[in-house]
Amino acid sequence: MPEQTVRTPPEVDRVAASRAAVEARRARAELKNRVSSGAISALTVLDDAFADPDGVAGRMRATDFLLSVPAIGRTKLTRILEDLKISPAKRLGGLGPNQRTRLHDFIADRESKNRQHKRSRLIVLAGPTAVGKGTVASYIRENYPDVLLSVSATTRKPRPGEVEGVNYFFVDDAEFDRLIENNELLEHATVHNASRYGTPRGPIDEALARGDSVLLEIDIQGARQVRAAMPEATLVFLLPPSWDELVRRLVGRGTEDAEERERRLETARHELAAQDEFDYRVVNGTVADAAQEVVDLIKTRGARPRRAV
Ligand SMILES: Nc1ncnc2c1ncn2[C@@H]1O[C@H](COP(=O)(O)OP(=O)(O)OP(=O)(O)O)[C@@H](O)[C@H]1O
Ligand SMILES: Nc1nc2c(ncn2[C@@H]2O[C@H](COP(=O)(O)O)[C@@H](O)[C@H]2O)c(=O)[nH]1
Repeated sequence: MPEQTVRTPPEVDRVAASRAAVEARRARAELKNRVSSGAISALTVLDDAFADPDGVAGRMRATDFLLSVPAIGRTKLTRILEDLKISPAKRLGGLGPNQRTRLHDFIADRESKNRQHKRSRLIVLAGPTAVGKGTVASYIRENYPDVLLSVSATTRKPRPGEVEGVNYFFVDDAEFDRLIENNELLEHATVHNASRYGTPRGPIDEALARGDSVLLEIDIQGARQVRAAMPEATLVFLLPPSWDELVRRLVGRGTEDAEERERRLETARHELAAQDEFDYRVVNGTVADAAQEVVDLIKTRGARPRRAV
């Protein structure tokens, strides 16, 4: 029989206490990770800490808490603690009433500013058929990896070279219906009277919560729905250098027969008439320049709307 370790009562207490301390440290570390990844709001942690000073949040040190808040590093930390008149070693649950109020107001103000900032990071790129939306969006995906390109669901069949989960999520009609019923699409539309397309809501919400920029390359019906659902989104209309060039691109792409091209050009006339609904217009002269302009709009949001050509 294996030899058993016999522990005396005080030793049992010590082992249990040490296990509890390890577990509490692990729980605090996990909580810090959840704050820094944006999975939980710092304000929620603070409220928990004040409600239960001996709980996981309450036992967290003010220093560790503040360092887990995105964009607070060691340099800012010292100044913030001084301003809030909180000693670095203090635990959140042990803060006095004035310290609690100051810390709460500081975090609430910061989260409110972050929300305003994040909300503006959703950019919708729309425009008439063959103007080059897909080409510009692909260029951004390849050259600006910090901009997340939303991957739509569609009922159309994959074209040669298209990859599931990269170009689209290819689904059948039943699955598309299920996505709509479960409210999993931010917007959806039947495009060119043919297939259905929709923007999955989950990845967008997650990206915006992380503070990432998201680009949607969708049709004009979809852009209108996004505007209604998220008025803070920035809408960009991609224009061709001229009507003749648009026709050249459509014909040159060679993916539609003459009848379908006529139908799309008819739609394109109506779509061009909708450009005033958009916040910005970008002319797709060269792909690299148009992509740069769109990315600049994502990053600065300050450029003045351009007039159509
Ligand atoms: N700046 C550009 N200069 C010249 N050709 C371009 C430019 N941008 C895109 N093109 C070409 O125009 C054609 C249409 O581009 P693309 O398929 O990206 O258009 P789209 O707006 O996504 O069209 P749709 O809405 O019909 O899917 C393609 O052959 C593409 O290579
Ligand atoms: N409303 C939406 N439109 C979308 C979405 N994804 C793509 N599109 C638009 O569909 C057409 C055709 O695309 P194609 O890849 O089949 O040529 C194009 O205008 C796209 O902008 C979406 O999620 N919602």
